[in-house]
Amino acid sequence: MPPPQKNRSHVPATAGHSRTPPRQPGRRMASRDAGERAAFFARREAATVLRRVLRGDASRRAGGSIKSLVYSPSVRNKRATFALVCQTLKYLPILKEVLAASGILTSKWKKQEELVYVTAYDILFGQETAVSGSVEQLIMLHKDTLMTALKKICVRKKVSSIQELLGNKTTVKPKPRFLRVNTLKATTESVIEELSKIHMIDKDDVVPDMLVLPPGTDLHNHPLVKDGKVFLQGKASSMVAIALCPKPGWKVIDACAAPGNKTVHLAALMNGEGSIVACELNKERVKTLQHTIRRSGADNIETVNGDFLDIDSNDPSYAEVRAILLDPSCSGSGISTERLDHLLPSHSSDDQDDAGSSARIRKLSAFQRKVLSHALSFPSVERLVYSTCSIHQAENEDVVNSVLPLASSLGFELATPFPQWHRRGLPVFDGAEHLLRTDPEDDLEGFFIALFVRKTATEDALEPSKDGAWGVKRKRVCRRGNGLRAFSSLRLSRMDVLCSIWRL
Ligand SMILES: C[S@@+](CC[C@H](N)C(=O)[O-])C[C@H]1O[C@@H](n2cnc3c(N)ncnc32)[C@H](O)[C@@H]1O
Repeated sequence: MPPPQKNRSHVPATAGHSRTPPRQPGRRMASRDAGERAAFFARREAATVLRRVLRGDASRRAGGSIKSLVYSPSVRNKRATFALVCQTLKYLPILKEVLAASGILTSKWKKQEELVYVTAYDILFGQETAVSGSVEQLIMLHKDTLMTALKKICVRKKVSSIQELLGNKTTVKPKPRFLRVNTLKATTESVIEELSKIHMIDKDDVVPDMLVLPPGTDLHNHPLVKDGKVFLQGKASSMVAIALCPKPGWKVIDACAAPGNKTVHLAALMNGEGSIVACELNKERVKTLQHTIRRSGADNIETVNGDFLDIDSNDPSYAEVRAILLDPSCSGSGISTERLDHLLPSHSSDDQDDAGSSARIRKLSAFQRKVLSHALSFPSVERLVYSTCSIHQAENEDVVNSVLPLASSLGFELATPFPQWHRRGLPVFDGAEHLLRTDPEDDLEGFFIALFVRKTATEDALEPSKDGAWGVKRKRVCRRGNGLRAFSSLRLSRMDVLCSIWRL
C-alpha cells in the first residue's frame, strides 16, 4: 500500500503575523524567519480558541461559535487562526488516534493537548517542519513514529488516502457576505462608494441598510468594520430588530443581548434617541457586548450583567419600557452550518446523542417559555419580538403557542413582521401565519421571529401592511379565526422609510 497522500490543498495560511516570540529565560530562542514566527503564534492562538470550542462542545453549552471566538478582539491573526482551528477540528479524530497509537500524549503534554493537536496537524498535514517551541520539538522528534502510526491506521481501515480517512465532513456552500451599515456612524451611500472601489456590491432588497458582497469577501480587518461603520451581520439576524421597530425616544429592553449585534441595530433604528437596557447573564459575554456597543458609537445603551428573569417588571424604573427584544439562548440549529458545528466532535455520527439533544431542546424550550412569559408581563410594553436561530418547532411555534393565552389576557396579539416574506410559521396553530421563518438553505440562516403587539397601544405604531408595502397602522382590528388582524390605513411606498418616519 502506498503511503497516505498529504492533503496540500488545506495548508493554512499562517504567514503574516508580526509579533516576536517571547524570549525564554536563560536561553535565546533561535532566530527564525518571519513565516516561522507567524506559524508559532498562529498555532498558539488557534490552540486557545480550540480549547474553548472543545470545552463548549463537551458541555454542550454555547461557548461561542468557532467564528465568534476567532473574530473576538483578542485574536490577532484571525485568518490563520481560523484556518488552523477548522483544519485541526477536521483532522481531530485522526490526530487523536495517531497520538494515542504512538503514546506521546503523556500527562505532561496532556496539559497542552489543544496545542499538541494543532501542532501535530500543522506538522503532519500542513507546514511539515517547525523548530521553535517545545510542542513543535516534541512532534518533530516523533514525526516518523506518528507517520508510521498513520499508515497503520490507513491499512487497518483499508483506505489509500487521508481524504478517504477523513470521510465525508460536510462542506459549506459558499454564501454571500452580508453587512449592515451602522447608520449612527455612516450612510449606506458612503459605504457603497467606499466598498465599490474594490468589491462588487449590491443593496439587499428586503432589509434596509444591508449590503451584499460576493462569497468569500473577507472584511474582518477592513477599517469600516473596525470603526463600527458596518457590522458583519447576517440578513435574517438583521430582520429581528426591524421587526420590533422601536420608535426613537422609546425605552427598550434587549433581554438577552450579547454579543450585541441586535442591540446596536436597535440603537441605529432609534436614531440614538431614547434608551436601551441591554441585559446579559454571562459575565464574559457582557465584555463582548460592551465592545460591540463602543464600536457602534451608541451612547444610549445601559448594560446590565444579570438574569433578565430577575428584572422586576413592576419596578418603577421599567414602567416606561415600550418594547422588548427577546432573543434568548437556543439550540442554534438554524445556523449550525454557518457556525461550522459539523466540525465539532459532538456532531460526528458516532458521538451523536439523540436522547441528549432532545433533552437539551426540551430544557431550552422550557427556559424560552419562561423568559417570554416574563417579557409579556412588563406593563407598558407595546411591541415584543421573540426570536431564535433555531429550526425546531419546540423552540419556535410551540413556545409562542404556549404563551398565547397569557399574551391574550394581557392584551397582546400576534402581528405580521415582513408581510411580504413568503416563509411563515409552521401551520401548527391558528395564527401561525403571522410568524416568520427563514430557511438555513434557501435564506442562508434559519431564524424565527414572532411579533406581539399590545392591542390597546397601537394608535401610533408603524406596521407593515399585508402586501409588502410599509405603512402606519391605525387602530382598527377585525376578528379572524381566533386571532386579530390589523389593517393599514396609510401606506408608505418604500421599506426604507420603515423606521425613519418615526424620526420626523
Ligand atoms: C442568542 S444569544 C443573543 C444574541 C444577541 N441578541 C445578538 O444578536 O447579538 C443569547 C444570549 O442570552 C444570554 N442569556 C441566557 N440566559 C439569560 C438570562 N436569563 N438573562 C439574560 N441573558 C441571558 C446568553 O448568555 C447569550 O449571550
